[in-house]
Amino acid sequence: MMQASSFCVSAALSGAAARPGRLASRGQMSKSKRAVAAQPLAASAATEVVAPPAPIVAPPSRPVDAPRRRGGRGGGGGGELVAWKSVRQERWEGALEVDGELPLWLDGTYLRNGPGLWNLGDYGFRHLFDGYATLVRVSFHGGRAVGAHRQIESEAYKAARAHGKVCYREFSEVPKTEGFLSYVGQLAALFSGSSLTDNSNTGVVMLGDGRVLCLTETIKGSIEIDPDTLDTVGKFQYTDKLGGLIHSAHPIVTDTEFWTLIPDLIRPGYVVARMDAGSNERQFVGRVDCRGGLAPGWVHSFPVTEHYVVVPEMPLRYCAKNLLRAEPTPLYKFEWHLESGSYMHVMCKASGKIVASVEVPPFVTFHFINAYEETDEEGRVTAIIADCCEHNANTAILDKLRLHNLRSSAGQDVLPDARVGRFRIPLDGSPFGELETALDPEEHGRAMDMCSINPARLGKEYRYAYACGARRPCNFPNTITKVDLVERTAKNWHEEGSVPSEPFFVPRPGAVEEDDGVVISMVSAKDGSGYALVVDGETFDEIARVKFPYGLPYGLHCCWVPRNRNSNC
Ligand SMILES: CC1=C(/C=C/C(C)=C/C=C/C(C)=C/C=C/C=C(C)/C=C/C=O)C(C)(C)CCC1
Ligand SMILES: [Fe+2]
Repeated sequence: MMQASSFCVSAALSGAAARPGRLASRGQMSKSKRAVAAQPLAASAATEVVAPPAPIVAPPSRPVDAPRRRGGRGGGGGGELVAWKSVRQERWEGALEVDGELPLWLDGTYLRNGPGLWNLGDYGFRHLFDGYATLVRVSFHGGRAVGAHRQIESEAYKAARAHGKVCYREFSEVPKTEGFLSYVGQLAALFSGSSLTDNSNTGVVMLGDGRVLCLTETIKGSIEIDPDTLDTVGKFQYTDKLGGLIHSAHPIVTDTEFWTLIPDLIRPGYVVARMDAGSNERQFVGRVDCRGGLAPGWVHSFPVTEHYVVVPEMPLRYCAKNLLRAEPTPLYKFEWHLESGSYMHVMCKASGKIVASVEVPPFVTFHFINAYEETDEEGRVTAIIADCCEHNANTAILDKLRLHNLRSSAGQDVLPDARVGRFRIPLDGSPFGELETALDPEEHGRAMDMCSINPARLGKEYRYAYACGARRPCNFPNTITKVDLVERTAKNWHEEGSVPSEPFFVPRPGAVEEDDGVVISMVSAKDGSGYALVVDGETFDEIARVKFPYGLPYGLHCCWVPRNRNSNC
């Protein structure tokens, strides 16, 4: 059982009122509007502005340290890794100590989403993906940084807090009361969507109109948040009639549009839809019918090129039976159907027509990195190149991400291998596509996931990808890596015992070179501290650490919100 001894966690548990804490000596509040400028910095390690009802989180087994100025190289050190522990912050904001020099052009908010809360009272969740959505932000301005941390107020989270139990179907958790419902009742609740979670713990994106959305696999789990206060603004209502219960957790978002995939579980296939910036109405673009299996393959993400949408169909397929089960199966809501084949489909963005549908070698991927069009000397598009973090057609990673495994197998080399998988999808009517390894996986320690690129290269030929890799032995990706897809090499950052999350590339305004910018990753350090790491996008040298006064739980995906995000609306 975990123990609360720090203000950080104990205040959150007891609902203590806000009280001022120590300010980091070198940190100062930014003057930007998103730094909650008017408020004096109530910068305690855990300022619970809104007192919570009955605590739902078991305190960590070892204290998460109270603020410290010199606790190791990150803030709040002196304990043990916090990555896989619940750190509940209903509302925290404070100035952060900066070690190193932040570029003055870095002016905006780095925002990370993820499942940072895995306990309800004494009950501990099983899987990394089950945790309640947790936002952490660092706002940069004038070489200084302010941090904030907050839970997303989804219906699932509010109900769990009110009732002290899981009330909606999460990734591996199912409400216990459902056992009392008849099979037909459960089926109805599932297919009406009423029993599905809206716990938007996966992605976070800024739409072209400046609104910021948190996302997960359920459509109802699209939640708008305020990147300044981290307030939950409310459910993002799609005003169209496209329906569907689940979608790709990673839409493709640009300044002008939003592309999404909606799997059809009844008539196996995918609907491709787009939405204009400023609108809530998705428009049907086209449909892909699955070529194999009784259900569509899982589409956690998908890539686009300038003119095409690429729809992957992998043999890890949704399974209606598993969606209904009370206890998790080895592959959770999915099943592996090697015999059903693996396919890549290409749809023209303008017409919605399928221009290629090829069979490819088996693959397992959650995250596509990018895609682009290959052209011949006359400029005709001959093929689509699509890159992804590919798990060697092995689903074992899903099991490795059980919290028990993450907490118990540190130091053992149990992380399954992954690589940059490069698909070549010919557009000449050939029935087969290729899947190759883009660079020697040893370059990045045979791990590869949680990727980002320079957003200016989206859908275009590109050279660099940033991702989490590994320094073996390890049970989870423990490096950040910069992959050069032309030289087929990688540069790696690593600190023993630390868990970095998705490295996110922020381009320097006015940059010409693809890697001119910085890469930001949140690190949960071995000594229990937490910090945002800022590295140079080109050299991959560390520039600065921005230290939180307490340890941070692991998080998944992030986005960048420039300071003037609403200026052109
Ligand atoms: C799939 C259904 C559901 C929920 C699914 C959820 C919440 C999926 C989340 C998936 C994530 C976060 C995948 C991330 C992968 C990261 C990897 C492989 C990292 C590796 C190492 O770095 C329900 C909503 C429960 C029900 C409908 C179906
Ligand atoms: Fe993801």
